[in-house]
This record gives sequence, structure tokens and C-alpha cells, in this order.
Amino acid sequence: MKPIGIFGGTFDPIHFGHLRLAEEMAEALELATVHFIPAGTPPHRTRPRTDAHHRLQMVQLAIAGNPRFVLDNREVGLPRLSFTVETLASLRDELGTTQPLCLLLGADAFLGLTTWHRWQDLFALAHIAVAHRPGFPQSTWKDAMPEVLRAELEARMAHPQDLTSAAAGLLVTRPITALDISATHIRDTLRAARSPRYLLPNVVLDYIQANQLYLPEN
Ligand SMILES: Nc1ncnc2c1ncn2[C@@H]1O[C@H](COP(=O)(O)OP(=O)(O)OP(=O)(O)O)[C@@H](O)[C@H]1O
Ligand SMILES: O=C(O)c1ccc[n+]([C@@H]2O[C@H](COP(=O)([O-])O)[C@@H](O)[C@H]2O)c1
Repeated sequence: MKPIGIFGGTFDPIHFGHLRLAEEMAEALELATVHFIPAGTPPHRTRPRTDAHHRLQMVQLAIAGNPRFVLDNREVGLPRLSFTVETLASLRDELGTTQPLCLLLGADAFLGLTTWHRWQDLFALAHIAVAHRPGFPQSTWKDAMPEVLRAELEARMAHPQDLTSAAAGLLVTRPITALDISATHIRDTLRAARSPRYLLPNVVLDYIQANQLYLPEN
């Protein structure tokens, strides 16, 4: 059974770094689908400045036309913090115990994994696939990673083709096209009244402009 990719993010706004990660991981790991799950109230950072309905809409516009990409709004409706372990548990309840699930993370998110709520339980619910990200070269991961996470990496390291052999519990790391794009940079660019064109899809930029998001005073 092909794995289903789970890709959570604040997506404030979604950009080509996110979309290439999802596309290249879907191809390399032969994912059936990738579920984009915008965070409601993320546990680890200040509340996103942009309303969830705008972030959902921008993801919807960005992934339209890609038959493998799906928008999943289960986190934004939550009246509380959205913890990934709970999101994966709810997906597991829906999809059954045998369906391989694969949580997609950029390297920066992976390096912070031990700070996540019940992080060690994540491996019982899904595989984890880590994409390289500019600024976080793999040669520095070992030093940047707590010893407990390094032990998990060594014990669980697998190849993409192994992900169909179990429903959860394996770790893969993949180089992807290095795009040094961040939502922070896009927000800063817009607030400075400069153009972020070609860092994100035109439909998303059109939406941002039509809805006057990321203005200098916001
Ligand atoms: N350019 C990129 N290359 C690889 N992974 C990325 C890239 N941008 C984001 N990601 C990954 O996508 C996921 C969601 O990221 P997020 O929505 O926080 O985007 P961001 O650009 O890092 O945002 P911000 O600048 O607001 O922190 C995370 O796992 C993150 O590591
Ligand atoms: O569950 C947690 O404790 C947890 C802590 C930090 C981040 N996450 C999730 O990781 C994903 C990427 O986060 P971010 O900040 O890079 O957008 C997003 O889905 C967050 O909800 C989850």
C-alpha cells in the first residue's frame, strides 16, 4: 500500500519551498497523496498573524490542479493548540492501522522534534521523512541534534522503498531542490512594499494583494 504524506505547516503564506518539498517527496517516496494541514494555533510559536481561513484559502489555491495534493482543515477548527501527535492519531483512526503514513518535515522542523508534545509517540503513528533545507546542511545535523534524536535517527533510518513494509516507525532523509525561501522573508518583503514575485505562486500573491494581507501596518 502506498504511503500517504502528511505535511503540516503554518503556511503564512504557502510558497514554492513548501510545494517543491511536497512534490519531490511525493515522487521519491511514491506517496499516494499529500495532505496539507495548515496549523490552527501552533504549539511552538506566536499565533499566526493571518487568519486561518486566509491560510487555508492560499493553500487551496496553491495546490489546485495537482491530483496528489489534498487540503485537510482538521487543525484550523480546533479550539485549542494543534499538536501533531493528535493530528496523526485522528488520521490513523480514519485510515486504519495498516495504511502507511509519512510525516513530511523540513530539516529545521526535524531538528526541533524533541521539543514537540509526546514526540516519541509520533513514530508509533507515522514514518518521518526529512527534507534538506538551505541553512540546515546535513553535515551539521549531528551537532545540532540532541543525543536522543540522533539515536532515533540511527535506529530508524530506512530507504524510501521500505516505507510500504510498515505502517509507521521509519525515518528517511532526502535532498530536495534547495530553495532558500521562507514565509518570514516573504512577509518581510511585503511589509517593506517590495515584490515577493517568483517566490510563491502568482495565484497566492494575487490573493494576498486582493485581501490586503501582510501590509506594513499588519
Ligand atoms: N524552503 C524550504 N525548504 C525545505 N523545507 C521547507 C522550506 N520552507 C518550509 N519548509 C518546511 O515546511 C514545513 C512548514 O514550514 P512553515 O509553514 O513554518 O514555513 P516557513 O517558511 O519555515 O515559515 P516561517 O518563515 O514563518 O517560519 C516545515 O516542516 C518546514 O521545515
Ligand atoms: O506537536 C507539536 O508539539 C509541534 C511542535 C512544533 C511544530 N509542530 C508542527 O510542525 C509543523 C511545522 O511547523 P512550522 O512552525 O514549521 O510551520 C506544523 O504542522 C506544526 O503544527 C508541532
